[in-house]
Amino acid sequence: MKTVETSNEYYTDEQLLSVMADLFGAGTETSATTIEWAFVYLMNDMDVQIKMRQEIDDIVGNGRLPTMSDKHKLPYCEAVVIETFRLGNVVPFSLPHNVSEDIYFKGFIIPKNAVIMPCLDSVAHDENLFPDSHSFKPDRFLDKNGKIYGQDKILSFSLGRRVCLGESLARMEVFLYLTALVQRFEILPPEGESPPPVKGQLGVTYSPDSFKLRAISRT
Ligand code: HEM
Repeated sequence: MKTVETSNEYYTDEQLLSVMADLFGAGTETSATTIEWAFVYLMNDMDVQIKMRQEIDDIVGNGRLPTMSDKHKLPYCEAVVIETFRLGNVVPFSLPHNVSEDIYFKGFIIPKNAVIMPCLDSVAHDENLFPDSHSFKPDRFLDKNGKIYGQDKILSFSLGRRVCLGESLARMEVFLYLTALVQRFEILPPEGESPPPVKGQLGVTYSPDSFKLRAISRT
């Protein structure tokens, strides 16, 4: 590995490998699981899936894939993605944080060196922010003119100095992946079966129970 001559600071090969492993680990399971949740929601609410596809057909057509420059013209699709981040909330306990000094908060002392695990689900399911919070409702992120609104209320990527480093990449990946699939395929449960339950389990991430789907090509 080449080091920067003018600085005493550099990564060893070992450090570089571990940073790459961190990025790979943090960046694959999270986005993939979010997309799995989107499939579960879209199979459970065909109206949402049809509305999304209609918007893509109207704006992008079927001659090319959606791109990031289409995003501002596809507010309903964007609202579906934001609502998936909120309700899927794949890292509900964020990451453990170490307290660097005693903190006094609402009558409690959180002592130096304590480990805290923020509960991001408490925001995702705050009924004041998101009424009927356990339902999948992309419209909650659209204002009366159909423009995106209120997406800063979701904390699925946490916040502050250690906010998810991959947030913008994840937003891009999930948007492009989902819009491309919905453009090209109808996402349905297996023939004669009901949609999978909107039920998950907490492991490395909060992920849906395993399920099958049919992707019917539209071309
Ligand atoms: C749906 C996708 C994703 C979600 C919901 C998500 C969520 C989170 C959350 C909640 C944290 C903890 C932040 C904290 O400690 O307060 C985090 C940290 C992190 N994420 Fe993501 N993430 C996603 C995708 C990605 C991607 C695509 C990458 C990189 C390619 C990535 C890289 C990281 C890294 C490096 C950290 C640690 C940041 C630090 O400690 O300074 N994440 N993520």
